Amino acid sequence: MTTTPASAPARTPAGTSPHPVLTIEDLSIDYLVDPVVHAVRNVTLSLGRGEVLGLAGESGCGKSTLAYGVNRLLKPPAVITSGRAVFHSREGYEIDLGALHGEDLRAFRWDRIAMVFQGAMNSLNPVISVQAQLEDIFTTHRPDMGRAERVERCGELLERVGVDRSRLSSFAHELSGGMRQRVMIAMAMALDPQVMIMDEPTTALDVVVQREILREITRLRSELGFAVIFITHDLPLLLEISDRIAIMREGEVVELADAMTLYTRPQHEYTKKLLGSFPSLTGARGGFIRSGVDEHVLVEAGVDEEEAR
Ligand SMILES: Nc1ncnc2c1ncn2[C@@H]1O[C@H](COP(=O)(O)OP(=O)(O)OP(=O)(O)O)[C@@H](O)[C@H]1O
Repeated sequence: MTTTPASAPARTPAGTSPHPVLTIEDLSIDYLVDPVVHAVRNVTLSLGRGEVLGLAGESGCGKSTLAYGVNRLLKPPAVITSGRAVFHSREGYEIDLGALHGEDLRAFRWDRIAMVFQGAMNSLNPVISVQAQLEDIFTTHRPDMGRAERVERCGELLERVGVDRSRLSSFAHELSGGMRQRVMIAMAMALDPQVMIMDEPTTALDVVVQREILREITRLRSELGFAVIFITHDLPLLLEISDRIAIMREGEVVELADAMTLYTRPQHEYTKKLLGSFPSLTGARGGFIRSGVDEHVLVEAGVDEEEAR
């Protein structure tokens, strides 16, 4: 895997974005079991418009709970014990996600913030064609759209994610895992959301397919301008695709920095440990240096190449 850290589009203090599309303020989430699990603890971060924010940390550190909390998808015994998430619209108004209910919340989820889950490819309905599932989104959320336009949009969506539109008539079992995941991404993009939350969207796929899909996501992000919160325990992958990376540990964000800074100048012991757990990043003459960053980049970042190795 080639690993080249993305460069952050704007240089601002690590926790903030000049033009946020989403801000998370002091968010805490508990699971009310015995003993209580403090899954997310006082998390504050913002997602810039069009930014890819990586969220990394070992299994159980609270990444999914945070994502579910932001998108109001938590179920008991989970409770939000403090804080809030605020969406900033293109038009300049703010929506407190905690204040949305019922139909407003459902509409918001597809329209503004879409989510692609871990293993989402298995959540396609097996007895309905891809076209029917895509059309369903438009029928529900864009009731004024005529049938011809709906069908055209479905074809466009598939092509956008690199699937031939002839696949519209396919059923889930007729598609490869990679194709199914692409269809799920197409569904998430259907209503042109401004934020995509992707929770391990490619983990179940083989490395080659994973890379293709990631390339597709970054291309689409540049084309369409949505922001992405990308969740994974795969730090090398995040270094490659993210503008900034937040490191979570035991429910807290312990470090948040742009990708290059996080790689070259990790501050927190846990980040260093995490970086150290990927031999391709830190091993002798690691793949990272070989394949991605040339010396100039390291020099610009103020890093001794030997030190980086
Ligand atoms: N329904 C639940 N009831 C009780 N505890 C839960 C529940 N769901 C998650 N937890 C706990 O909350 C903590 C955070 O879990 P979460 O799934 O958010 O972590 P994660 O970082 O996304 O992990 P993974 O990478 O394995 O998906 C863990 O300690 C987990 O055991």
